[in-house]
Amino acid sequence: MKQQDSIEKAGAVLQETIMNIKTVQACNGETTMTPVIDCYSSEGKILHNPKGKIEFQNVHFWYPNRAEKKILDGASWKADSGQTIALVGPSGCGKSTSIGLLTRLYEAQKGTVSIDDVDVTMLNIHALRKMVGIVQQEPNLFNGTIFENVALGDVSITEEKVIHSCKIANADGFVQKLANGYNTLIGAGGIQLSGGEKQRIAIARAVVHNPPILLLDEATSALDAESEIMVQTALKSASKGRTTIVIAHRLSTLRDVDKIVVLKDGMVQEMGIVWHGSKAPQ
Ligand SMILES: Nc1ncnc2c1ncn2[C@@H]1O[C@H](COP(=O)(O)OP(=O)(O)OP(=O)(O)O)[C@@H](O)[C@H]1O
Repeated sequence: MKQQDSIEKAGAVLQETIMNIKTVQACNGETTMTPVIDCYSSEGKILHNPKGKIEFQNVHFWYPNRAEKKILDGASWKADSGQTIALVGPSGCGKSTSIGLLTRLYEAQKGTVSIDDVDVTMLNIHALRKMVGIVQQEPNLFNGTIFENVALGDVSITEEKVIHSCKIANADGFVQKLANGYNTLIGAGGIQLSGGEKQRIAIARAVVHNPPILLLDEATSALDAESEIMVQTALKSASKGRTTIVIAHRLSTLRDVDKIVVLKDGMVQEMGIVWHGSKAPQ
């Protein structure tokens, strides 16, 4: 695969991502444009050596095309650096929207969303997105090699880094067994791979920049039980040393979290610390 092809494909994926940011499907089926955030802006603060502490303080948010419905209505919660937090609550309570606010797909009308005590709206958007690795239900893979799908055309990503992140994602084993290893073409949408393999490539992509924050939005929801176990193992190692926000419906996904935040009616209804030890915390 020529480098030019690789860059073009990565460009197509980036373009699609930018369109996802700019275009929002309204719930009434119409497509509306959100206020556009310039993804290439050099403005804003860059955090050096970010720790990944996350805090939502009295956050109010509604979609401008649906102002009558407050999605978040004074939500406050925080995740300390390195903690794993589960965001749970009924369908439509604003879990994915919260992730969108953290990555600045949207901006809160009131209240603050911060990373390391800096309001995300003050951060350089490009640096912010690099601080956050995201794994979603449907991995967004393209018809390129495994290497290209993990590195996404970033020339600073070496083969060594790709292999390292595939090891973290429990993917190196199956990749090494493919005829052309990391140079294997995976077909449109990763059609040559199983659901669990695709998701492990998506995890490798999410950690390749070694981000301090990992967001898992229904990352195992579409998998069968066997693949789920393998992907869970991958996610556990990927979340080591990172602040991780998990959105999931399955209880099995919540086993390893440190704290559960329950969202309802736009607010945090309950918050619980999960105790993993043999002795109750004092
Ligand atoms: N772009 C949008 N414009 C208008 N309303 C939206 C938009 N995106 C989401 N919504 C609405 O905002 C509410 C919260 O959506 P969100 O996806 O954050 O919920 P969720 O808790 O993640 O739900 P689920 O568990 O079903 O994934 C829903 O009522 C949804 O219909």
